[in-house]
Amino acid sequence: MIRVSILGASGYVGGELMRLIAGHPAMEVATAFASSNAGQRIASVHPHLALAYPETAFAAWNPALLSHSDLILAALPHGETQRLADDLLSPGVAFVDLGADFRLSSAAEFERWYGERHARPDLLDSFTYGLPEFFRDEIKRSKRVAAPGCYPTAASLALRPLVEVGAIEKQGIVVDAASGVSGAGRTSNAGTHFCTVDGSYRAYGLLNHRHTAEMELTTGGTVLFTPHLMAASRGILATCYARASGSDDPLAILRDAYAGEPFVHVGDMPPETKWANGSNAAFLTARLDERTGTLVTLAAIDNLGKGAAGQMIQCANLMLGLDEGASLTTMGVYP
Ligand SMILES: NC(=O)C1=CN([C@@H]2O[C@H](COP(=O)(O)OP(=O)(O)OC[C@H]3O[C@@H](n4cnc5c(N)ncnc54)[C@H](OP(=O)(O)O)[C@@H]3O)[C@@H](O)[C@H]2O)C=CC1
Ligand SMILES: CC(=O)N[C@@H](CCC(=O)OP(=O)(O)O)C(=O)O
Repeated sequence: MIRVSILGASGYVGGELMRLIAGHPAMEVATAFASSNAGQRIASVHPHLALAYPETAFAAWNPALLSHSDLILAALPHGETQRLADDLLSPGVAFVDLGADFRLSSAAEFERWYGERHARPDLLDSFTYGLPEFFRDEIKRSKRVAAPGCYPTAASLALRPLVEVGAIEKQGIVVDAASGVSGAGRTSNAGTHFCTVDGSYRAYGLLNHRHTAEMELTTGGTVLFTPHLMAASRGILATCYARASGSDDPLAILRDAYAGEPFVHVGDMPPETKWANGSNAAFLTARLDERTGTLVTLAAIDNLGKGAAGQMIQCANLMLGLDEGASLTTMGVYP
């Protein structure tokens, strides 16, 4: 069995990682690290995992415990993996990071969007961007993967094939995306309080949300991104608009691009977030509006699935030469 250490195991992504690993035929949890929850029983923080982890407790950070690992998965707040890099990046041990620390191509880009200096620019080049649909071969060859989070995954899946064939103009792409509240993590604040979110719908991060950088990276263009918070626990729906370059049928382009992809479904119907909940699936559609010369392309994913833990496991499966879909499902829990 592949022994997996998880950093940030007490968070929402950490819980989803532990759920997926409990059902994985070739992986088991070696150490589940937490911060304020260190010492607590896993089942007390993640009661839905009580049958899978009845006795184990979260460990406090101790790099010596990593010596029991074949794979390290980090789901920590941004900035933490840079700080811990020397302990986390031992040669020979596969490492998948979900924070943004190693996703961008340069320290300058990181500083621009995250407003802080990058502590380990020397390591940026050693990471592969963990979106298997576009970088599968590189991920297979890599020991270090920086997996994209929820908004960039949804937008990139919807847009990149259309950019690649020249069906849309790269400049001035618009992405409107809505996220379930779990996208903000487990620690609640006034902005994610039930009374704030319930029955409401709001935009945030106007003009400067940090995920813009990754959308520009994967499309090679300029992107105006506006995230929204929807009153649901899970899910991301990205609705993306771009000027059409010609009269190509975007649905045919997406179908062609994702033919054979195990986790991407391209269909006629406008996708709903609920279709993807609990799964690693992405549901896409697209239209050309000849009247306005605009192409609209949509993707729905589970922010904790294909947008986080599912993506990390898919990458780890590839890195370790396992079945890419091991422990992952293509079917959402519905309704
Ligand atoms: N939620 C989502 O949908 C997505 C999240 N992400 C990214 O994944 C990461 C984790 O997100 P999420 O699970 O939602 O966050 P949570 O807030 O739910 O969990 C954060 C985790 O990190 C631990 N932690 C907090 N501070 C520290 C620290 N200083 N050192 C070590 N551990 C620490 C927490 O431990 P404890 O609780 O014990 O204090 C907890 O286990 C973030 O970078 C987030 O941006 C990416 C894609 C989607
Ligand atoms: C609803 C909500 O607050 N979502 C978070 C996105 C979380 C995430 O995916 O973060 P990374 O991909 O950067 O790790 C946000 O907008 O910041």
